Amino acid sequence: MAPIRIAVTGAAGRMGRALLTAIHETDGCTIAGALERDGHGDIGADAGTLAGIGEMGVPVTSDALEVFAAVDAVLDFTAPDATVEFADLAAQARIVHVIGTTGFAPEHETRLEAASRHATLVRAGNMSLGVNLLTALTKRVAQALDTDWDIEIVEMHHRHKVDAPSGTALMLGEAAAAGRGVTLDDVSDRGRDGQTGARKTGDIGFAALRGGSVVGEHSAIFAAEKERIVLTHIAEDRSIFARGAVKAALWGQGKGPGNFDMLDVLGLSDF
Ligand SMILES: NC(=O)C1=CN([C@@H]2O[C@H](COP(=O)(O)OP(=O)(O)OC[C@H]3O[C@@H](n4cnc5c(N)ncnc54)[C@H](OP(=O)(O)O)[C@@H]3O)[C@@H](O)[C@H]2O)C=CC1
Ligand SMILES: O=C(O)C1=N[C@H](C(=O)O)C[C@H](O)C1
Repeated sequence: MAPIRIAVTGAAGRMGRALLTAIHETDGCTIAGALERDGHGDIGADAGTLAGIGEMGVPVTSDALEVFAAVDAVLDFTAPDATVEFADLAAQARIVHVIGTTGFAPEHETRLEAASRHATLVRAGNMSLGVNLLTALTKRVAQALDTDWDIEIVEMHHRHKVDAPSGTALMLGEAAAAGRGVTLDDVSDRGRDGQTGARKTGDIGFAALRGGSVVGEHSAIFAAEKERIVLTHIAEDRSIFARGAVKAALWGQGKGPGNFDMLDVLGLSDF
């Protein structure tokens, strides 16, 4: 069978390079395109050389239209404004668009929903197996406990991260809210500062730490009188996200248009 042709957007970024490596290391797929925006210093560079895996004969280009027309799937870990444009191209080309980008606003969500009528979108704020299992566990624990247990989501990332709370923290918050049978927007408490007043029963709190080179650490904390449950995931290397994204690209082949997530890919939807 011919290998699945996969392109990477933001190819020179932290995740872009990890994604190129993961495609190269996975049987049944091949690096078929690498994108950066016009004027980027790495346009014309070889994608394999950029990722440190040896020359692949695939130059980095800014011609997204041409790349999307020539591949079966695109792995996209860039920024919300870029991702919605890429989703439109994926819809035109009717291909699989694996979206790892985080920090979307409601207007981005509307654009992605529209694109999913023609593209196969697989989206998750975290593509690692460990975090997706953690979200399933968080939902189950929240389901089992009442509001005597306060829920807090704490995350830490490297100093370059531009959005907060992280996409993963929001996934965990959504899972906890779903477990409790409430809507996250109604109970979410972000960014406490100053005279906040006492914690409201039933709230789900978020705290974001930034510093150094931390790849990603997340805890869902359930705190009651005199006891606490802490569910934690520690990402040690970006390859865990990249491997999940490649798995999603392969899983999405032949699925048809729609909105999917990593729980679908990993078969954890009913866990
Ligand atoms: N879901 C998951 O499992 C994970 C998600 N992420 C998410 O992935 C995203 C990227 O993270 P990371 O790799 O660390 O970030 P980087 O800044 O290292 O890389 C982002 C890349 O995207 C490019 N880019 C940004 N904006 C645009 C645009 N408008 N058009 C074209 N290219 C653009 C950047 O180019 P330029 O330098 O020119 O801006 C850069 O090459 C973040 O949203 C992050 O939260 C990260 C890890 C795991
Ligand atoms: O920006 C990052 O680095 C990461 N972003 C994702 C998020 O927002 O949760 C996933 C991972 O934690 C790394």
